[in-house]
Amino acid sequence: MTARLSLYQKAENELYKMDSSVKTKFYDFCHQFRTDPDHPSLDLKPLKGDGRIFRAKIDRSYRALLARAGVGADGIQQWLIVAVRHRKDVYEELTVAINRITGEIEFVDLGVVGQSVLQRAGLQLTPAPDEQTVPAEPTPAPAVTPEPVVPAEPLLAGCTPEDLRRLGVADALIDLALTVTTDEELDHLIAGAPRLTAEVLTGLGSGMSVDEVEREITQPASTELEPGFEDDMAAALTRTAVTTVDDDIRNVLAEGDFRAWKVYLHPTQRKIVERNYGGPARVSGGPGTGKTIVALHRVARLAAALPPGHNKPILLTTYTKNLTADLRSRLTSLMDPALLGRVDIKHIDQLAQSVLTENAAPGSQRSLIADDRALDVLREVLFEHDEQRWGAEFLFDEWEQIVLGQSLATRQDYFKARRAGMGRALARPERAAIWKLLDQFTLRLNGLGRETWAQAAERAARYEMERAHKIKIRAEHKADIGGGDLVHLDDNSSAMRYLRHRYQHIVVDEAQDLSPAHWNMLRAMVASGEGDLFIASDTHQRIYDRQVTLSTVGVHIRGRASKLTLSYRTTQEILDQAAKVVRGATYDDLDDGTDTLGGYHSLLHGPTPEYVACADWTDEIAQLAETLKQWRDDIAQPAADGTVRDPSGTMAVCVADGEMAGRVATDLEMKHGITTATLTKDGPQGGGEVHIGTMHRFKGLEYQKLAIIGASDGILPRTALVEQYEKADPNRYEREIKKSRSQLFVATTRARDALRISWHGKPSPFLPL
Ligand SMILES: Nc1ncnc2c1ncn2[C@@H]1O[C@H](COP(=O)(O)OP(=O)(O)OP(=O)(O)O)[C@@H](O)[C@H]1O
Repeated sequence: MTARLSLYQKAENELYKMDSSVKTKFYDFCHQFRTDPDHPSLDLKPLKGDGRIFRAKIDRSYRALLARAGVGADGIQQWLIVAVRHRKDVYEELTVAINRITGEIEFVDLGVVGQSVLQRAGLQLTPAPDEQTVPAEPTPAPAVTPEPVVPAEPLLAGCTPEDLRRLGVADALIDLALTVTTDEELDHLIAGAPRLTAEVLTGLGSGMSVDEVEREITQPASTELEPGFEDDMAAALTRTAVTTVDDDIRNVLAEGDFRAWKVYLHPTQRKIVERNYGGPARVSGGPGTGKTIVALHRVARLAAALPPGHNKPILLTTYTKNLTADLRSRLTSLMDPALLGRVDIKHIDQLAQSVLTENAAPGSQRSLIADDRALDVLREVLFEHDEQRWGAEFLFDEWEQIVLGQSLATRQDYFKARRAGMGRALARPERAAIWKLLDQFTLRLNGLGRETWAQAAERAARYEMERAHKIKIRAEHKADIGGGDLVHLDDNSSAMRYLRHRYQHIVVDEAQDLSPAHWNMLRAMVASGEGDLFIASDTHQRIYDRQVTLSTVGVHIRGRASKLTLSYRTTQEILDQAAKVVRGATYDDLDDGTDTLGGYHSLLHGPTPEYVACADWTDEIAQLAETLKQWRDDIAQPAADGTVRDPSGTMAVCVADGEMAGRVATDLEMKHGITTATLTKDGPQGGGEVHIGTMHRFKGLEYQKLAIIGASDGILPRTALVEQYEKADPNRYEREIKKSRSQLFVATTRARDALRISWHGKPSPFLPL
């Protein structure tokens, strides 16, 4: 090998879309270039404009544009392919530069900026001389009397060139950005711009102030750079998201878009993954900003830093079973199998169960009971005691949120407990009576050999906290005796001798749904200190009624919180609508602070979400079926290179409850011949092309096209459930409304490029109509 080749991310994305015959020639080109960049068949030549850009021939029609990126430590020259273009699209107005904020290599091609903006800025593109068979002649303008031109106000009139420079916009685009007068022109400019420029301009274009953009976008992406960094291409290459071109390039391109998240971390994401944290850290951000991706890369990084071994010192956990399966499959494609073996992947209840199994005396395991069944048991107890002061729902909530939520073991503890956010105050005699009733209730469950999930979590937490306590005592004792062996410690059983924290690192995804008991358990499973807990969460997506203040369960984040604001999943059009669903409500940051969607934006664009009012259920299903068929045809359209995509699993229908999911599936299959698969806790069941599920099941997932149906008033929120609280328990009422809003928010943000929401009767008050 005489040259090392890398591929710029934008160039790789362009290649994904090219005809397979061009891709094949590109593989051959790479092989030839790495062997001998000066081989005559490549015809490597510098282009006129920026002296650092060269062009080389891939075949008669296609050209690779390359930048020289210095010489590696091993003396091999390094080249970066910045673009692959048809020869008639190669112009001289190309630049490569090193961004003053991120230190990355950036490629700017004015050829993709858009004619109107270039004209206004007085710029004309110069075709590269070798590439034009016929000299490019300006097309004669039709002879019409020109309309008087009214100069339009530039879109970014409030910004100066110095502002844009400070925010990190590429120099070559600063003046052009300031001449843009319409959203279309701005979108065009953004589509061709390097990453930071695109984000900054999107932020400014969506109305953020210069200061907001600086705080939310520029600062998180900034890197410390040495003086003279502008000329050190070799160092800049190490900071740039590129793919090294080797013999695997064929597989790389075959994997297409699906590999992007594994390779290219956004600079803000990368920083969060790579930072060394002295204690618990948290990443927040709106849907689709890559929190899960960051969590997965964080696991991979922690695993790579472990000494060799066979145990599993890292735990990756989340709330639901189907998401756990999804995390496992994504981590499998990201990590080396040997390192993957060091990661324990379990959902939180599974983890609690394994603790209980380990601690249970033989035959004493209790089986789990669903909450609605447990509520029936509580109703029986209340009936038997002829108790009418409090309803079963209220007492069940009190038990889950306060008694189990705060791990209250005695009546005295309950007398002293804080009940913030629980609505009406309870005097001491009332608490005494409630404690007695709840005691009867848990005895009854116990007698049946049953326990709820929340109870199991709380019991598991207690076992783990006891274990952590023993570890602490032992460590203190060891310190007291000067670090010597503990042979003379009273309890020197083998269990005690090998007692240590279960994990070295714990990574939690969808952390907003965990209960205080879950947090107590996790906190006790890992020693406090460097890299102990890494948490990904978005409280706008909290869809189970769980509330926690992390600092009260020993998880202190202060100074280690970061935020992601760029959505990789959803278009700006969908995101605008989704944000309106949760607008006006206040969201916590898992602590005493608040979280907002400030700065949340997307560089992707697509159709505006569709809202469809229907006459009745039959009409709603019939219209849905039409849309699904249309979507199927759109997805299955052959691409430019003749490949045809299978629409299976790319479209989904989301509904409010399981019963409705069943009805939709039956109606689509029986009346409209559309095959379906139902989302269950074990993932999609049935091999049909359209996935159907409740809003809860869609958490963490994404689909190219998504329909939400039955979005009627009375269903979102469910009147039958919430109206009982409206007067009796206003706090609970507020919580239920917020939960319902979050469900719709989660559902709307699962769509990648098309979202359609329908209803019959009155529309849900949460819809931003
Ligand atoms: N750096 C990246 N490069 C390419 N794609 C990315 C990147 N980061 C995230 N994505 C893609 O964006 C989508 C959303 O990512 P992810 O699921 O991690 O977001 P999230 O913040 O966890 O979303 P949610 O909160 O809605 O579950 C995924 O398709 C993922 O592959």
